Amino acid sequence: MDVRVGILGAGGRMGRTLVQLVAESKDLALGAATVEPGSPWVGRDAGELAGAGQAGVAVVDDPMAAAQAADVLVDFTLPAALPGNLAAVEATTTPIVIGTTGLDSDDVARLDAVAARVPLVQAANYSSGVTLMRHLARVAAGALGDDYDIEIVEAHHRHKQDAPSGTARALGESVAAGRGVALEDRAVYARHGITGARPRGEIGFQTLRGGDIVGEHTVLFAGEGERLELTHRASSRAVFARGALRAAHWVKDQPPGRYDMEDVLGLRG
Ligand SMILES: NC(=O)C1=CN([C@@H]2O[C@H](COP(=O)(O)OP(=O)(O)OC[C@H]3O[C@@H](n4cnc5c(N)ncnc54)[C@H](O)[C@@H]3O)[C@@H](O)[C@H]2O)C=CC1
Ligand SMILES: O=C(O)C1=N[C@H](C(=O)O)C[C@H](O)C1
Repeated sequence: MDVRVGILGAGGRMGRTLVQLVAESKDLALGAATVEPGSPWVGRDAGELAGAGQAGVAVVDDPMAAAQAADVLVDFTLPAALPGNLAAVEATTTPIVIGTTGLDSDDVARLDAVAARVPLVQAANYSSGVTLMRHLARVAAGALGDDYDIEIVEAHHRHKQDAPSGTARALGESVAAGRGVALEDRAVYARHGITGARPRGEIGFQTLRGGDIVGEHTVLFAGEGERLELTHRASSRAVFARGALRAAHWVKDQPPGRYDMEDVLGLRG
């Protein structure tokens, strides 16, 4: 029997891509689709919203209704929608995959609390390439040490709401872990004017925004006489959507807990 997937944020760039991929899938079926409250799409067909033909599922604006109609939820909305989405899965214990970025410390505390009752995957980037890149960046940071200056450079489309990207922040966590330091003690998010020489140990972030760039990330290790760069370039949102649907398949069979894409791909350990 097909796994019924509920897409939260079905009207967005990622949401529409997810609805299209579910429509093409052999073992997934669309169980539910939500849009923001007040959207003119409420009550209309979710497949039509995504340009994927008729899905036979009416769009709703209530995450609780979606959680009741699905075996697993996939959330690509905006941070303001997270508390309502988490309240719904806490009440129903429906497993959930969360892709929304720009989360703050209160949101992270909410994820941890809900994961005590609900199987939950959260990742800033569902591509296999970035999941592996995080691992490589952690190893490189540990091996190269403080003699190499780390800068994380990311580029995204002009519509993106959060900066730096969730992936850049996650890569920052990876290199900080590799060095055995706390990211919040080393991160520098902007430079302007007479900054002085670069202090040893900084982890710098550079953000570019423009056009239709899907998502690009580089971790730069700059030493004396050489530099190493790890780069990932996404050319299609389908790579994130396929990863999120793989996570959805995986998490529906897991016990309650907080997981990330390394768990889904079996890279842990
Ligand atoms: N983890 C990953 O692999 C990836 C994460 N993202 C993140 O996913 C999020 C969405 O990205 P996009 O689709 O590009 O943005 P978008 O702005 O196109 O889509 C977000 C959608 O959520 C809707 N929304 C807002 N509040 C809602 C609510 N209460 N209920 C239902 N829908 C609601 C908005 O109306 C909008 O249609 C962003 O935070 C982005 O950074 C994006 C791509 C990959
Ligand atoms: O908003 C986006 O588009 C993306 N957001 C994610 C992030 O913030 O890292 C992942 C991807 O790069 C696309």
